[in-house]
Order: sequence, then structure tokens, then C-alpha cells
Amino acid sequence: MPETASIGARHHRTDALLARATAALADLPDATPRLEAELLLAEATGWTRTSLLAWPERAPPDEAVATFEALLARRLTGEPIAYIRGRQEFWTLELRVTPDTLIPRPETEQLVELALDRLDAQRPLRIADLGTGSGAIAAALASERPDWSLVATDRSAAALAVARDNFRTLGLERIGCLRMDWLAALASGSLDAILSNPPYVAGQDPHLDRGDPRFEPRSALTPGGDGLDAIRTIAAETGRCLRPGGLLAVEHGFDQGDAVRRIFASAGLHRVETCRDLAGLDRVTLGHLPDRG
Ligand SMILES: C[S@@+](CC[C@H](N)C(=O)[O-])C[C@H]1O[C@@H](n2cnc3c(N)ncnc32)[C@H](O)[C@@H]1O
Repeated sequence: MPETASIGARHHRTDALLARATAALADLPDATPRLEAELLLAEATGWTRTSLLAWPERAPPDEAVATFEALLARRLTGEPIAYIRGRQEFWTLELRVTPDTLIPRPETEQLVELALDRLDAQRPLRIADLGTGSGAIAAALASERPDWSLVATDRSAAALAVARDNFRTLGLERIGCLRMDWLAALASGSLDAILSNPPYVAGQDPHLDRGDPRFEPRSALTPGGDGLDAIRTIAAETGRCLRPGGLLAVEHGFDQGDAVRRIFASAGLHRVETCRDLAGLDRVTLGHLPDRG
């Protein structure tokens, strides 16, 4: 074999490609270099991550190497890996995501866990996921509780189209989709629970201009101001839409627990409490409409 060919082959081996990409990604803030290198090479080759690791000496075809270089170049501009791959794991599911949807975060699984823990699994409950984005919360709940009836809402038609697509792919077409401004078009007293991961970042928060959020829809991240306006609106309208005793639970920032509990109390909610995430930070506040009588 001519020397140039053998050098080329060595450089195109799976292990060499991964090592080079890992080194390049090390300079990117917030990246997980080795994992992302593997995900991008798996994406470009169509090979599984397991097989990349099992056959480190294998050289992908030239076209796959070119695709890998292109994907890596995109990632090195800061574009989120979830948008490059077009998908993100959430709960036990894989969801399609696009720049029209927030990238679902692991913290939001806390809201799913809480709903599964607090709501009666045996009853055919009616539940709304407000600001559904890719459909993450509604899909996770529907996949766990076949008897629950779920409606997923968003003001963004583009996000709702992605959610609908995810529900279809996951065999969860029974989830209803409604385009609307928070609870505006929901019938009075119709729901057992309202769940939401609304935009809650303060308008001037510098994190909006760092890392993945630079590429996500601004309207999914912040309502502007102190970041609490969406939660204020949802809490204020909840009384009309929940049945007596019904549950409202929202995700919020780690430093917003006190403020959200006050908002919930002013909206007439009872048994208000804030739950912490796995990092021990305030993450979800919940409250109940008073029981009848
Ligand atoms: C933080 S994202 C949450 C997305 C998804 N639930 C998740 O957890 O990955 C907030 C969502 O609220 C939607 N949203 C923003 N303002 C809204 C409004 N006034 N009414 C309904 N949805 C809104 C955004 O389009 C976005 O999809």
C-alpha cells in the first residue's frame, strides 16, 4: 500500500477520528467532548456508539468522514448537539427537536416524577402540559399512564408541529394538541392537573447569551422582566380551569422558589410547596385549588 494511503487510513480510523474530535471539542465551553465526538461519529456513519468502541481500528467510508467533519464544524461554532442530531433523550423517550423547540433538560424530569408520584395512577385524569415545546412532559406522562387524558398546548405553531410529530412517532396520538396563549381556550373546571415548564429566565440573565440558549427560541426561555410573568399568568388563570382540589405544578429557576410560592398563594392555591431537583436546588413548585365545600 502506498505510504500516503496508509497514513490516510490511520487518520481515518475510528479511534483517531474520535481522539481528534475529542481534542477539538475540549475548548468548547459546556461540551462533553468524548461523548459528543462519539455521538457525532455515530450520526455520520450510522454505526452505533457501541460498535464504534468495539472496532476502534475500523475506518468509516470517506463520505461518512466528510459528514463527520461537517457535523463537528457545526458543533465547534457552538450549535447544540441536540439540534445537530435532531433529537434528544428525555425520560425513557427519544424526541425530535428543532430550533423551534427548547431542548428538553434533565431537570424537567423532576416535574414528570412529581406528577407520577402525586397523581392517582388508577383514575382517568385530565391533565394539561402548558408550553409543551417538543412535547416532552406530555409524552413522558402519556407513556407511563395510558389511562390519563393529556392535552399539550403551545403558542408556537412550529413547536406544536414538532410535538405532534413526536406523539405520532411514539404512538401517543391520543395526546391532544392546542395552539393557544397559556390557558386562554381551556374550558372552566375541566382539568385535574396543570403542569408547565414555562419560560422563566430573567430578561437580562447573561446565561441567555451563553452555550445552547443562544440557539434556542428566546420565547421558550424568557418572558422578559424578572422571568416570572408566565408563572404569574398561569397561576392567575389556574383557578378557572382546575377542578376543586386540582394540582398546579410549574418548573422554575433555582432562586425563584420563594417568589413562586408567593405567586401561588396570592392566586388562592393551598398546600403550596417547592421540591428540589437531584442537585438539591429548588426546581418545581406545586399547589392545589381548595377542595369544594
Ligand atoms: C421552557 S419551554 C418548555 C418546553 C417543554 N415543555 C420542555 O420542557 O422541554 C417553554 C415553552 O412555552 C411556550 N410558550 C411561551 N410563551 C407562551 C404562551 N404565552 N402561551 C403558551 N406557550 C408559550 C414556548 O413556545 C415554549 O415551547
